[in-house]
Amino acid sequence: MDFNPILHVDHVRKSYSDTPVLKGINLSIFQGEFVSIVGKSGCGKSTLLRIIAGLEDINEGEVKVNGEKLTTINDEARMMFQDGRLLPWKTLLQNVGLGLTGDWKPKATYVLNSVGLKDRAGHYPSSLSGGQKQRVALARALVHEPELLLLDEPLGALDALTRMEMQNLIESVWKENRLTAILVTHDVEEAVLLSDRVIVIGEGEVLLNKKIDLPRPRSRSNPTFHHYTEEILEVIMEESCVKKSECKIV
Ligand SMILES: Nc1ncnc2c1ncn2[C@@H]1O[C@H](COP(=O)(O)OP(=O)(O)OP(=O)(O)O)[C@@H](O)[C@H]1O
Repeated sequence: MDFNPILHVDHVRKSYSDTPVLKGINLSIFQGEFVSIVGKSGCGKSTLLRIIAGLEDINEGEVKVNGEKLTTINDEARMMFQDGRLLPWKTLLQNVGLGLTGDWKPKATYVLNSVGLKDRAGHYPSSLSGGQKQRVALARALVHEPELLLLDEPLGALDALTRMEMQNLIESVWKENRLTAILVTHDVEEAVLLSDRVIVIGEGEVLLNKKIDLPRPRSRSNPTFHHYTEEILEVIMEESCVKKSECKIV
């Protein structure tokens, strides 16, 4: 990891109509980092990720990518969504190869193999399980060799075991490809398992920016792991409990 921020979010404010969602977010993300964004439902996590992807306008502040102000789609980034967003009329190979030009098939095949779907290239998305669909969605992001992988709750709809397999896969592709990754998740354990830093957002601001100082691969049964999840949950809970009438763990 070096010390040039690949991404700098500077005093970003965002409102929908007259309702403020982000009220001055400051964040630097460094090359090679894995950073998770957590917080209660509706706090603006996905909005922030879309802003980083260049898919959303902002009201104030700026986003810089490799020192350059972001004014349009972020070409350095690829996004993976919870629902995979595969095209049902295209084969898995064609889905992965979308947007590639020239002799795209060898590259798409290589990346599809790398996510464990070696013999499924000619199949259609309808024949896949939820976990397999997310493998294709991951391959579709990776094939473009992004500097920045943006993960918007990609494992939220998966069963617990498939989710653990996918967490391992995401960690290994992040490492092997030396990516910078930003993960939006509701799952604080998932955030601690995968991240170098966990950012808690609440009330439109960054409430906590926590470095996770644990060797990889991480074990959920490690007492320090538990300590981190407790500390992060406490910040999310406090914000919910103190400032809102209803207390909800996200
Ligand atoms: N396009 C939009 N138009 C109007 N309001 C929006 C729009 N997108 C998001 N919002 C509102 O902005 C707030 C933040 O939404 P966002 O999806 O970023 O939250 P989130 O933290 O990702 O939520 P969740 O964890 O439930 O997915 C919510 O109140 C939401 O209703």
